[in-house]
Order: sequence, then structure tokens, then C-alpha cells
Amino acid sequence: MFIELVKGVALLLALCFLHGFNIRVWRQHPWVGQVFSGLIFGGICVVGMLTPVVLMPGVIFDARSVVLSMAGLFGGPLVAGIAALMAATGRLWLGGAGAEVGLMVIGLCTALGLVYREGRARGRLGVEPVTLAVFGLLLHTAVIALFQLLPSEAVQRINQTLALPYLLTFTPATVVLGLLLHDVEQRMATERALTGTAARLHAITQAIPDVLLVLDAQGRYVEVLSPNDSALVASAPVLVGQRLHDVLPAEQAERFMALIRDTLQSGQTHSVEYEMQTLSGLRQFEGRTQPLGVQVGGQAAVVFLARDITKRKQAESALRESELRFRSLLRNIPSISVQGYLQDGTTSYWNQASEQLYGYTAEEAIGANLLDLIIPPPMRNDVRAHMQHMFATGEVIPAGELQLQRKDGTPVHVFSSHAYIQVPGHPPEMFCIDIDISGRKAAEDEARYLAFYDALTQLPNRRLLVDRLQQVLVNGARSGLTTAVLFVDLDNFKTLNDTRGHEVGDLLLKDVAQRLRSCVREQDTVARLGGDEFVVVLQNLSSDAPEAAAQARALGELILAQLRQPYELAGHEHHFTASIGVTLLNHQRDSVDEVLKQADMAMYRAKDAGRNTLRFFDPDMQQAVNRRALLETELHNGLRRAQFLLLYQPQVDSQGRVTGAEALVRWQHPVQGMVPPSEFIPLAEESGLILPLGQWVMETALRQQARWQQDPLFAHLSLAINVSARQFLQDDFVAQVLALVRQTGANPAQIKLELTESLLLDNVDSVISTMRALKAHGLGFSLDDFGTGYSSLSYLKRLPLDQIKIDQGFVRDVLLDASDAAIARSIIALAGSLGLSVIAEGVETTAHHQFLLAHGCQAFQGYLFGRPLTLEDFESRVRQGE
Ligand SMILES: Nc1nc2c(ncn2[C@@H]2O[C@@H]3COP(=O)(O)O[C@H]4[C@@H](O)[C@H](n5cnc6c(=O)[nH]c(N)nc65)O[C@@H]4COP(=O)(O)O[C@H]3[C@H]2O)c(=O)[nH]1
Repeated sequence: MFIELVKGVALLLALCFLHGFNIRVWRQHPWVGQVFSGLIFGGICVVGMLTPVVLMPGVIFDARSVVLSMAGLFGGPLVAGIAALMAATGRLWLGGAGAEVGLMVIGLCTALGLVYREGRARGRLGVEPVTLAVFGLLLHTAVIALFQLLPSEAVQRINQTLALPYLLTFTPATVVLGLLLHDVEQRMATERALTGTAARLHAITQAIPDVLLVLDAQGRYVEVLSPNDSALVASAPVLVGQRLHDVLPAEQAERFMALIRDTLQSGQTHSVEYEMQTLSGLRQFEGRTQPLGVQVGGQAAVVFLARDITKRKQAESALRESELRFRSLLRNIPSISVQGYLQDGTTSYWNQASEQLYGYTAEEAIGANLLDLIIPPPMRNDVRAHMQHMFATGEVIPAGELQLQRKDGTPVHVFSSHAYIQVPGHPPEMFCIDIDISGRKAAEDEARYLAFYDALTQLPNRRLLVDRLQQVLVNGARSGLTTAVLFVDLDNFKTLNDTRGHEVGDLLLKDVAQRLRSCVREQDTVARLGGDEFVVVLQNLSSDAPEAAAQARALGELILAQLRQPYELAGHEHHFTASIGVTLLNHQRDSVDEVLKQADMAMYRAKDAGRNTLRFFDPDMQQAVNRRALLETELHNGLRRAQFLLLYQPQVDSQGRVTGAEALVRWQHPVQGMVPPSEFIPLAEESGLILPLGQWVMETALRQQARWQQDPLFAHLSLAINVSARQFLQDDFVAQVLALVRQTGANPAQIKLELTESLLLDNVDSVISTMRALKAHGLGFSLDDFGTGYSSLSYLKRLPLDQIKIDQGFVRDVLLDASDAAIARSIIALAGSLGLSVIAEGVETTAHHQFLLAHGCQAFQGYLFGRPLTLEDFESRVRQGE
């Protein structure tokens, strides 16, 4: 019996082995595994039933209760169901009296096993020995209870002999089988977990591109994991088992050994960068070591993770090279100045082109402030504001043309672009990229200059001339002053060009340009129209057209005279003349074209008239000018030929007694007869002939006065002499007069110099000093035409005058015009208050005389008392008066 039970236990062990093996075999297909497990459990039951403990025929005992309950507990419904079906089939096939109870036992054990399984699944029951033992005891007690349904004979024997051994054998068997199956179950779970971990690890190591090595303390390759062999010194299978010294150069192997030692000693991760000759060539790696934590083959070991960084290193090196290239490019690129500045303007970068452009070396510039370096003072506030805005907002200053300054202070034109760069970890910077455009600017200036100036003579060209004339036409109308346009053309210029070539021709034109410029004032324009044609624009001439024409003619004559002077051209002396056409601008009527055409036509008239001359466009003007020119010549001749004489107009006192005379010049023209001063004095003043004429008058008058000195009849007579402004303002006027006084022996106390108010307009101080100098020698002064000019009373007070003359204009209408009468009265009163004598001129009627007399005037001159008389007539008049 015991032997039978041991056989049963052996069957149980076989069951465990077969069940474990089956599950492992079918782990990929768990359902199939369960079916086979069911067959195994069922098979063991059937085998057990075939070698049972036979109590009596038809009543058998075997280990099916243990097997089926464990099939339920560890196999689940499918396994237990198959096993129970097979066991039931086997039992029915064996038959006998105990068959029914046997089937019930099969059902009971299977069911209780499944119940236990459910309790375990819900966490209520475990599979530890005690629980299994309680389960086994309950199960087999229940089975013995079922045995009570057997025939009474069998029941009796069971209860007496078998029940107790049954309980004592099968309960522990249940525990043992449960523990064994539980162990199988656990081992399978561990195996599954390990398989999962290994699969994950494998997947991970396959996924990472790095090389993973396990090296022991001796430097032996324990494990080599690499996605491919290209990163290894030899293929993985070859490496495993070899030592570092076997596959690496000694020096490198030793370096890794030291790393392994350090890692194991410190227990810390270590990093290394190295280069290695691999199966795919020389590669660079970044490696990390980590202690493995467990021993391998009795040795401590490290995990070594190596990453191929060849590409990264190549990229880094390419980047470094590229940066180096760009830096070198920026540094050395000619003509493009690059400068870097920090927020406060401190210079952080300065390339070679900046050195050349601005004159500061990089050493001088870096660290200095932008504003102090190249920004002209007037621009500094603007630049500061722009920079602040850019650094605050990141908005770049727009590119544009600027005028900056070099180290030596000279200006430089640049086209400046700006960039705002912020590199993480560095302060933001402004980069300026400046291109020198001074050359372009100069070219533009040159082009602008050439557009308006003649390249050969540097004179304004036709375009600028037209421009200026247009302005003159617009503005001149307002001023009322006259503008004259002179068209100057060289005579025979073409011959010079043809005979001596254009170069010599150019020399002549340059010389002519210079001479023309020297003839005119700053405000006038000399332009070259092209070829040998020049135009001179004279502005601010007299508002009186004939006078302006005379001024234009005078300048034209001067130009002709200048251009007549010999020319020294390329070693030869040449003589040229010019023809000039003149027109006066009529601001209301003319256009620029019209004006130039007129001057051009006048110039051709000058050519027709034999060249070396000037002609006016306007025939009337021409005639007037001709007349003046003729008169001027005649005036000149008249002086030489003594055609002038003095008349003497008596000046009388309140009693009508002659007290003196005013000397009045006359021109005894051989053809025109006696010419009055109004016709020739202005011309004499313009032409300068007034100086010799005035000198003659002064000498003649003084000589006459000296003669009168000798005669008691005339010795008391004073003599008034007219002095023109131009004459009076000569530097040596005082010396001239005093010399004449000395030479003639005239009495200065009897001499009165008559000055006009116009003299006082600009020259009060020098007039006063001249007057004082003469007065110091006894000469007296009378202010002529008083009241017609604009002399201020304050001047009047300062002038060392003796007499004021009331102008004949006031005297004439003194009885008709209340205001003239008032002026005359005021002048008399004024003279009285200033302590001056007063003389009225132009007194023609006794009514004039009476009025003036009544208002206190004591001296008179006028037709009422005598016209200007020849010397003889004047002297006989004085005699008659006596
Ligand atoms: N209607 C009218 N006229 C009278 C009467 N009494 C005198 N006159 C004129 O008035 C002018 C007076 O001379 P003035 O005011 O010095 O004005 C002078 C003077 O400014 C200038 N002048 C004359 N002789 C000389 C001279 O020798 N040298 C300079 N620089 N200027 C002279 O020429 C001006 C004109 O001289 P004249 O033609 O000689 O004209 C003279 C004289 O003939 C009168 O009752 N009725």
C-alpha cells in the first residue's frame, strides 16, 4: 500500500515536470499549452487509476483527487475540465461498484480546485504550505465523506483501515504538489519577466546608435553590443573574451585600463574623448564608464558606452573653419569697413578697411567710443538717439549716406548699413558696414560742376548763365537797378586755332577768361557760351537808363582795352581784339533767350563796324551813348584847349550891395556855343574829368580873388566856389587847395567852398575832417541846395559850416506854396539857431526878396540882383554899385 502511494507521488512529480516543460514549450501559444496541460493532468489521473490501491473489486483509491484539484488551482477551467473529463472517462471505463462515487470525487476535487483558484485570484487565499495543507485536509475529508456512499462493506473497511492513512498521505501530497506547481508557476513568471527584460534591453541597445561594452577589471571584453561593427576595432564576436591590450595599441589600451581602474575605484561615472582606428576607419568617440555593480566571472566590471562623434567633430571643425574664414574675410576685405559697437558706444570690432577708411588702428579704436571716433560733433546727439532706439527695440537703423570724420578731422562720405546682433551669453552689438563713397561724391560734384561750368575756363557755362539771367529778370525788376548783358566775341580767333592748333587756342581762351574776370566786380557774372563767345552780366547799374548805358559802355571799353593787350601764348606774342554787343535788360518785356539774342545781334553790329568796338542793341541807347562818348572826348579836348571860363553871379546883402560872387563854370563849345554845367558836369563826374576841371575852376577862382585882393574896390568880395563830391573826397584835396591858395595868393577868409548835401551821404566823418583841415587855414563852407537832400540835422550840427544856401526850388514857390514858404522860414530859423549865415539863391522877384527879408534872410543871389556874368560885366556891376 505504501509502495502504491509512493508511486502516486512519483507520478505527481512527473506531472510537475511535464506541466512546466509544456508551458515553457507553448509559451508563445498559451491556449495550446493549456490544452496539453489538461491532457497531462488527465493522463496522470488515468495512469494513477490504472495502478490504484484496490480496496475491493470495483473500489479503487488513487491520487486523482490531488491531481485534479491542483489542475483546477494552477491550470484553470480549461486544464481542469480536460483533466476531469479524461479522469471521468477512465473511471467509467474501469467500472465497478465504486464508479459512481469515483466520478463524484472527480467532480468534487475539480470544483474545489477551481474555487481555490478563484479565492487566490481575488487575493483571499495564497499558496503557502499552511493554506495548501488546510485545503488538502478539507478536500480529502470531503472525499472520505463521499466514500461513505460506497457499499457498506467498503465503507466499513475504509473507515477502519484506510481513512486515516489516506488523509495523512494525500493531504501532504496536496501541499507538496501545490508547492511544486507554485514553484513551476513562479519560475515561469520569472522566466517571462526575464525574457521581457532581455527583449527590451535588446531593443534598446539596438535602437541606440552607441557602442555598449562590458569590460572587466582585467580589460577583457565581456559583452559587446553595437548596432553594427563599423564602430568597433573588430567584430563583436571576435572581441568578446579578448583583452584591450590584445586589440588596441598599447598606449590606448593603457589609457582605457586607467579609466576602468578609476571608475571602479571611485564608483563614479567617467568621461573620455578619444580617436580610434575602427573597421570603418579613423573615428572619434565620446565615452562614458559606469561601474557595472555586479561581478562578471569573479571580476568587477564596468559598462562602457561609446558614441561616435566623428560627424559632430567634423561639423564643429567645419564651423570653426568657416567662422575663421568669415572672420578673416571680414578682417581683410578691402573697401568694406566693418565696426562693432556695444550699447554704450564702446567699439568692440574694427577691421582693416576701417583702419584705412578712418585712420584709427584697431588698437586705437577698440575700447574707444564711436561718438568720439568718427561722428562729427553736430551729429552726435542724433546718433546717440538712434543707437538707444535700436538697442531698446532691436529695430535696425536704416542704411543711408552719411558724412563722418576721419582721425585727422577730414570728412568722409560713406554709405552706412547697420546690423543688430545678439548672441546668447554675449552683450548685444551693433555692427556698422561702411563703404567709402567719397570717390562717387567727388564724381557727382564734378559732374554737377561740369553741368554748370566750362571745364576749360572754369567759368559758368550757358546753362548757369541762363539760370542767373532768369533770376536777374525776376529779382532785378524789384530793385529798379539796371542790368547790362555784354556779348564778347574774339576777333579772328578762328585764325589762331587754324594756324597754331586748338591747344594754343585753349590757352588764349583761358587768358581771355581771366582778363574778363579781372575787369568785373564780384557780383557780376562772366560766362563762356562756347568757342570764343563770352557773356558778361553787369548787375546793379544805375536805375537811370542812359547812365546805366554809360556805365556798361565804360566797362565794355575797359574789356576791349584789356583784351587788346598782347598775349603770350606758347612762347609767341599774339594780338587780338574783341567785339562786344551790349543790351540793357528790360525786366517787364525780355526773356533770357531774347536778351542773349539782342546782345548777339549787337555784337555782330560791332563786328560790322570794323571790330575792336562795342555796339548797343537799342539804337536810341546807341545814339545816346555815342553822344556821351563824343561829349566826353570833346570835354577832354575842351580842357586841353582852354574852352572853359568862369562866370560870376553876384551875391548881395539886405541892402542889395554886392558882397561877393559865386563862380559858375561854362563851356565855350566851338560849335554848340555856351554849354551849361548841367550838361557836362555829370559826365565830367562819371568820366573823372571833373578832377582836372575842378582843379582848373579852383585855380582860376583863387587867382581872380587874389587879383581882387589887390584892388580896394574888390578886396572885400567873397568868392563861392562849387566843389563836386568826387573832387572833395580826393585824398590830397586839402593839400591841393592849400597849395593853390599859396600859389595864387588868394585870401582864404574870402573863399567859400560850396558843398552839396549828396556829399554827406556816406562820408560824413572824412568830410568833417577835410572841412576842419581847410577851415583851420581860414577857408569857409557853404552848404548848397539845403533841404533837397536827406542830411540829418545831427550831421548839420557836426559840420563846421559858415553858411546855408536855401535852394532855389523853395525860393521859386515861396509865395505860391505854403509848405515851401514854411521850409524857407525853417531854414532861416535853423541857420540862426546854429549860428550860421543864410543865403537864398534863385531870388528872381522883389516879392521873393521881400518875403525872405521879412523872415530874416540877410543874403541873396538870383536874377533879381544879377545873372552869372563874365568877369568884365561882374566887375563893372560892382563898380556901378559903388
Ligand atoms: N532859374 C534861376 N537860376 C538861377 C538864378 N540865380 C542863379 N541861378 C542858377 O542857379 C545855379 C546856381 O548854382 P548852383 O546851385 O551852385 O548849381 C550849379 C552847380 O551845382 C554846378 N556848377 C556850376 N559851376 C560849377 C563849377 O565850377 N564846379 C562844380 N563842381 N559845379 C558847378 O552847376 C549848377 C548849375 O549851374 P548854373 O547852370 O550856372 O546855374 C546856376 C545859376 O545860373 C535865378 O534867379 N533863377
